[in-house]
This record gives sequence, C-alpha cells and structure tokens, in this order.
Amino acid sequence: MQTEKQYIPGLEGVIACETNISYLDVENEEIVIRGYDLIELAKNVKYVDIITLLLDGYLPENEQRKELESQLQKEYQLPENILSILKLLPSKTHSMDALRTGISALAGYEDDLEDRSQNSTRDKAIRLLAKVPNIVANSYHAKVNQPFIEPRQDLSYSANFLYMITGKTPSESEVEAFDQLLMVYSEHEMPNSTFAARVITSTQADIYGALTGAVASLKGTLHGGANEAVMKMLLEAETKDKIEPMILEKLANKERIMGFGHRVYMRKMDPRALLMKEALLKLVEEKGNRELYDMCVIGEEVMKREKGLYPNLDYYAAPVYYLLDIPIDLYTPIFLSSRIVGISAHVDEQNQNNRLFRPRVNYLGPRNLHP
Ligand SMILES: CC(=O)SCCNC(=O)CCNC(=O)[C@H](O)C(C)(C)COP(=O)(O)OP(=O)(O)OC[C@H]1O[C@@H](n2cnc3c(N)ncnc32)[C@H](O)[C@@H]1OP(=O)(O)O
Ligand SMILES: O=C([O-])CC(=O)C(=O)O
Repeated sequence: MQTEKQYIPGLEGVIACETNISYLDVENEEIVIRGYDLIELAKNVKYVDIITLLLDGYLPENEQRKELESQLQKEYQLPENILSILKLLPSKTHSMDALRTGISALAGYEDDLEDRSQNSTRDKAIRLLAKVPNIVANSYHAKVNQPFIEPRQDLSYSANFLYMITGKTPSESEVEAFDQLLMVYSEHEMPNSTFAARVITSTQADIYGALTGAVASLKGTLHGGANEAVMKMLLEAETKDKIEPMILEKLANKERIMGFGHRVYMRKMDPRALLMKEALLKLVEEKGNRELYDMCVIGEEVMKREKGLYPNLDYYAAPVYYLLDIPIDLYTPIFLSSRIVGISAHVDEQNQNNRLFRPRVNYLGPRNLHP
C-alpha cells in the first residue's frame, strides 16, 4: 500500500536546491544577486559586470571588464554552417525555436563538451553569450528575408547586440536602456527555465542540452513569452481609452492578462517592473509616445483594482523593447540571451554539488488489472 505524501501543485514554495547565486527576498523587496541588490546593480553597473559577478562571483575592476569585453568580441562570429542552418528554417519558425536550434547546433563545435569543470563551463558560457546576439538577430533577418548583419567589434556588448537587431548604430540612451534590460533579465533565482536547466544538468548532461531545455521552457506565455503577448495587447488596444474596456472584457472571459502576477511576488510589484517603468518614462520623454506610457499605467491601475494583481517585469519591459525599435518576435529571445549568464551559473553550481533530480508521485490510477 502506497503511503500518500503531501503533493504541492506547481511545487509552490518547495525548496529545490541550496544556492549562492540569487534569492528573492520578497518581504524586503530585494532581488539578491551574489549579495548585491539587482536593482542597485542595474542602476550602477553594466551587463558585462553582471556576467563576471554571476560567473566568477565578484564585480570586475576596469582591466578585468576590458579583458572580458575583448574575450566576448573574439567569439562574436558564428560558424558558417550555423548561419546556413538558420537560413534554412521555414519563415514561420518562431524566433525562440530558431534560438533553441542555434544553441543546440553549437554543441557540435565544442571540443570538450563533456567537461563539466568550473573553468570549462565558464568558457562555454562566455562563448554562448558572445554568439547568441548573432543567432537572435540573424535568424530574424533570415526569417524576414533580409541580409545578415555582421557583428561590430567597435561597439560595446549591448550596443552591438542592439545594432545587430536594428541595423542602426544606437544612441547612448538607447544602449543604456537596452543594457538595463539585459541586467534586469539576467538572473532570478529558480524560475521554471532555470529549474529545467538544473534538472537536465543533474543527469550529467552538457550545458548545451540544459540551455536548449531552458529555451523551450522560457518560450511559454506563463514565463518569458509573456513580454510578446503584453506588446500585442497594448498594440491591439491602440489608445489609452481602450485599454480598460479591453482588460475588463478579457477578465470577463476568464482570460489571463499577460505581464501581471507572479508566483513569488504574488500581491506585490516586481521590483524590476518598477525600474522598467522608470526607463519607459525616460524613453517616452525622449522619443515621444506618451500615449503608450499612459496606457500601461491605466492597465496597471485596472489590474490592481479588479484583481489585486501587480505588473511583473514583462509588463514594463515590453514597451521599452518597443521604443527601442526591437521587433516583437525578439522580445523573448532577448530575455533568454540575457538569462544565459544566470542559467550558466546554476548549471555550474549544480555540477559542483550534484544529486540527480528524481521525485515521486501519488499514484491515482487503477491497480490489479490483468491483460
Ligand atoms: C519574467 C516572467 O517570466 S514573469 C511571469 C510572466 N507571465 C505572465 O505574465 C503570465 C500571466 N501571469 C500568470 O499567468 C500567473 O500570474 C503566473 C503564471 C505568472 C503565476 O501564477 P501562479 O502563481 O501559478 O498563480 P495561479 O496560476 O495559480 O493563479 C492564481 C489566481 O490568480 C489568477 N491570475 C494570476 N495571474 C493572472 C493574470 N495575469 N491575469 C488574470 N488572472 C490571473 C488566476 O486565474 C488564479 O485565479 P483563480 O484562483 O480564480 O483560478
Ligand atoms: O521567477 C520567475 O518565476 C519568472 C521570472 O520572473 C523570471 O524568470 O525572471
């Protein structure tokens, strides 16, 4: 006779591992990243600094930052065959599926794929971080039948990423907003995608497999895919007068409003959403489109009043992407690109202190049947 153990749907509140990487301190409204507050980091450092913080455990000095930037630049190029694979994908391929394919295919170029040492994982993570903007941007250009764009070594990591997407040299304020987007998306404790990567890693599978699984997880609209859905909703509403009736209609139809709610923050605003709300206001003041900002604020108020739900990061990140002229298809791939660093840190931590994930079930089906 099986004894029933407590089943917790969605593993809500369950502790899945011990970590030195990050922690959501909801009570104190702090996202702790290796001891630092993510929001304070996002206001004061650059995404490349967060790469060092997450992979090496400390914030870099100037020389260390320069060395990392040049390491990344050396790895910007993609093998010709990978570009050819991206070009061969049908044009209806979702950009997250193209990214998943690109990351998976890169595994074949590693000489030490099975090496799970800390150094090897770090090197692989850097190579992936360098190449992923190329996959994201050029798989999109191939999809819309535009020529590939070559990476530029004279630009910073974030400026090059944005340039490769839009084909325009970005302004300083655009780079600043994009770099901040990458930082706020870089790491977030134990979301579904990170958990998926740790589960895969626990079998001693390689980091490419773990990240491929994480891309698949992050594509879903209850997770990373929400940012695309938010922008589609805002564009469908068109004006600030229409956002409230649209949300009310969706709620009446029992639809979920993308960009609201969060398993961990529950009835509080995601601190990253607040930072992106400020970034959005700054961009709106520079570029115009106050209507978009007002629409978002009205949406936020309606959801608070009707459901007691607050925006998560995706709600305010979506219009920031939009004002940076980034195609909607790329919102979620950019989220994943930034998150590669956080997930890689988790892959390494799992490797260093591994035990296979293998939970049990409460069986509810029949017994004692015979063929
Ligand atoms: C960066 C990120 O990945 S953040 C997450 C991005 N995802 C989204 O924005 C998708 C929209 N949000 C959601 O679906 C949810 O809030 C989640 C999946 C993020 C978290 O959900 P959970 O903690 O599992 O809560 P759960 O799905 O159990 O919902 C609890 C209740 O709140 C409601 N609810 C939660 N979020 C929403 C929402 N966005 N719109 C409407 N209702 C919602 C549910 O319908 C449910 O109501 P019920 O009890 O009457 O059935
Ligand atoms: O933490 C989560 O569940 C989802 C999320 O906000 C993220 O991955 O950034």
